Amino acid sequence: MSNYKIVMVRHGESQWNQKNLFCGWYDADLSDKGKQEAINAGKALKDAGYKFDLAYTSVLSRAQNTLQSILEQIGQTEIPVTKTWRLNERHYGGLTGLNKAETAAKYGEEQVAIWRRSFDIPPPAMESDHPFYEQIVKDPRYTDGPPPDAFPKFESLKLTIQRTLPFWNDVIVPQVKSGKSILIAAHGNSLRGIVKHLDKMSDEQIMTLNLPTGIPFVYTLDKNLNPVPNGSLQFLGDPETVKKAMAEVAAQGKAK
Ligand SMILES: O=C(O)[C@H](O)COP(=O)(O)O
Repeated sequence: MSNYKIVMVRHGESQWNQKNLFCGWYDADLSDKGKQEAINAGKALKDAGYKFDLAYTSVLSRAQNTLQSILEQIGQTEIPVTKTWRLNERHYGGLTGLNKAETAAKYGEEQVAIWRRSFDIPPPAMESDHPFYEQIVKDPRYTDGPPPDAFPKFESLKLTIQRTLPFWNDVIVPQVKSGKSILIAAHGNSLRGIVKHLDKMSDEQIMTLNLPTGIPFVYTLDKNLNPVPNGSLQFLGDPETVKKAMAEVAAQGKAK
């Protein structure tokens, strides 16, 4: 029995990443830089010889457009793509649309770090008078879920994992185990949830993980879907570039 490989990638920089705004379930598209990151991700996967049988993404444009660019670069635009809200970015609640640096200046960098990276402390709720509440809650892309009575107003990473992991376990895992080559194009925090699960990271350890935009990473898993030695978070990019990009994500929460 050979090992399984699965490729994951956070979407390219979004227009709200570029403006340093909390984005969550707001449907921001890719910035020009993000579009190029997506193309570069596809080229890196092509150069590394990757081919996929199935792809999974969220219902948000930034992830879907990243996936589309990758599939175009590797010449696989015909493979089945499954789009699910369960791979969405974490819902940033009442922080949605706020500038991260300004929020850090107002509430303190520690509080913003808790909201962004803690395991079970959620951001404030998105109430019905929030500027983006109607646009998000009534978006037809959520017709298939989550159910209206369970539509999130905020998500901690724990709550994000609670809706992402069932999809991972029930839909993706059986395909991996059947030998399918899979690509997931999703978001910083839905992917942090999958990484936490695969690497059995503690609630403290996951606080330190910041995923860069647009750089694919590979997991090599054994028959029980545990990462093999050195099989976790293998980025398709030079280590210095990856390290710098991770630091830039972390720094978004610093007060200017
Ligand atoms: O939703 C957002 O704001 C970003 O895509 C992820 O934000 P974070 O890196 O602050 O969690």
